[in-house]
Amino acid sequence: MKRKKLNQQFENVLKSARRLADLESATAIIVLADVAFNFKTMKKMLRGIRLIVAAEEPHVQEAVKADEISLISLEHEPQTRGTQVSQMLLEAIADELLQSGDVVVAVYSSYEKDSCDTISVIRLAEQLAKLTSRDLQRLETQVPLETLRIVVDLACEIGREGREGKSVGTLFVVGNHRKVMSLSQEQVHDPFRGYARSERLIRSPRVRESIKELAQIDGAFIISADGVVQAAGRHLRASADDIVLSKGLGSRHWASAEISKATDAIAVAVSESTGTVRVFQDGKVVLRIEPMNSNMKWTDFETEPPET
Ligand SMILES: Nc1ncnc2c1ncn2[C@@H]1O[C@H](COP(=O)(O)OP(=O)(O)OP(=O)(O)O)[C@@H](O)[C@H]1O
Repeated sequence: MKRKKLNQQFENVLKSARRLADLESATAIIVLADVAFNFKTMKKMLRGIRLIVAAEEPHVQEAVKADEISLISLEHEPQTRGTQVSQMLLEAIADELLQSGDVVVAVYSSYEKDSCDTISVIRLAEQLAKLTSRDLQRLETQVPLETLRIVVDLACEIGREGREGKSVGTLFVVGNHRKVMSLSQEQVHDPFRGYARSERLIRSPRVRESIKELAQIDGAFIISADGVVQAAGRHLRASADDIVLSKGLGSRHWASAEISKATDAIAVAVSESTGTVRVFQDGKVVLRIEPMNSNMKWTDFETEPPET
């Protein structure tokens, strides 16, 4: 199998990562590889610490397996680097390659195509929830962070808990609600119709409880940027070109991608089959959250990370 040689810069980055891992008592170095490198050489360079490689491309995954290195297979879907990094950490925990109390050194590429140029020290316990929060903060959207957080929390709870022992999938479309309403139609009788604004505020725990109860109905919840349920049970009929989604995602996820491409809204889909929550913006998955056992603890980031 053809391999890309590690260039001098990459070797220097790996050596620095190795030193950093010692200083931080990290349990592993996790490399996000876009290219089939010689992973055996990489392992030799990092001797004394566990190497884990995360890869999205099937041929890179094959190379990692052939070199007998622990592999995290990432979903093949268009997503930001930040989303990929949080995804690889969550999957490493899910596969029991890492534990939530571990410190890891992550190596990935922010700028270079055939190399790695970025090192992060990540304390998993503190960072997992923050990564999610930060990713939400980074979405350049008119939708206030507070509204997004409430919807994402609610979506995660629905994905995790389901209803009466049954898994439940649902869809929220947040922001740009007039346009979203014009690109959708009533699919089932709207249970929120006729209620006063104060009875439709997602800030209210009672309203969130009703949403959980109603999540099983067909169609989408339409939420305005200020956090008011505008309608439920809407069938979205936006269409958009150039959407690429991973295999296995069906009509709910396509509808989410399309409405987020056709409008400035953010779509938040909960998969009925897996409980996974995906956040869509401009036709792409910008955040993916696997169902976890506990609630997320939101923490504000005071500094903005560099753009990826
Ligand atoms: N255009 C749409 N607008 C609103 N809701 C939709 C739309 N298309 C599908 N849905 C909702 O998605 C539900 C399930 O669709 P499907 O199983 O094809 O989705 P999926 O993407 O595979 O998601 P899941 O992982 O939850 O099965 C439908 O019952 C419906 O409630």
